[in-house]
Amino acid sequence: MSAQATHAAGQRVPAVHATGAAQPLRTVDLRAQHGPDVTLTYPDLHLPPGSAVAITGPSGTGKTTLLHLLAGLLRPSAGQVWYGDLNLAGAGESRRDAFRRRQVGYVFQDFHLMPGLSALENVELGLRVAGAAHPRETARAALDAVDLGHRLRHTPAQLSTGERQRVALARAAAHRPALLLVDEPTAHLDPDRAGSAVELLLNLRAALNATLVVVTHDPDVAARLPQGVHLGRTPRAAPESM
Ligand SMILES: Nc1ncnc2c1ncn2[C@@H]1O[C@H](COP(=O)(O)OP(=O)(O)OP(=O)(O)O)[C@@H](O)[C@H]1O
Repeated sequence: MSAQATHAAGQRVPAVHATGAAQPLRTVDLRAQHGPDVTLTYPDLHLPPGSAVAITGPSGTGKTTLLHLLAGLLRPSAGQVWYGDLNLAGAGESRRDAFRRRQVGYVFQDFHLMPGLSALENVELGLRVAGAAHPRETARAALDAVDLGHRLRHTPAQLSTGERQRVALARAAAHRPALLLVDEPTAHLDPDRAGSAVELLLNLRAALNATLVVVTHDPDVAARLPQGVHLGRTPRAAPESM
């Protein structure tokens, strides 16, 4: 797949704390097991810091599971996930927790916002979990960066779908993660809003110099990212240019 987008780096993503130099993300012979019947196997990935890749493939081929593996939310049944010299598959729970809190920004397909909290409180909560020094101010700046400075006090139910997604993105990006993992960013959006959502993702990735991994069914989204990995039913297709 080819990249057509050139990205202007957004300047407004706030600094939280230094997390060290970004590291490459690699997988080796990765497999995941869901119960006795589902074994998912993956092509090896090698994502240098700042790279951006679309994960595509038919339903059920393991795209969301791959994001969970890369985030350290799920342990593989075999193989390794390396972030620099940290092997997530072999790391203890506290090390994986620290990795997730500091290095990972994850945007769930259904956003997973707390319904009783305002936009500001949702982002602030994420920053508190990440151990940020000035969570209120940083959350405000992160919401400004996604053009939601005028919706700080709204709860998720009072926001449009696109706005909810931008709150989720602000929450994922506010602590300046090295990895931005995004599940189906355009699933709930019309084509115009889908284009804006991808633009925002690319701008955030450039501003953070983060590695961006996007799971998508949408060929237009995949075409906007510089690299692509297509997951097929067995045998798996080899990744392009990796
Ligand atoms: N927690 C789980 N328990 C049991 N099976 C699971 C679990 N999570 C996923 N699976 C199964 O693993 C396979 C891959 O699921 P996954 O959600 O990763 O695929 P996907 O490619 O993201 O699918 P979709 O495009 O439909 O979202 C599916 O067969 C799914 O039913």
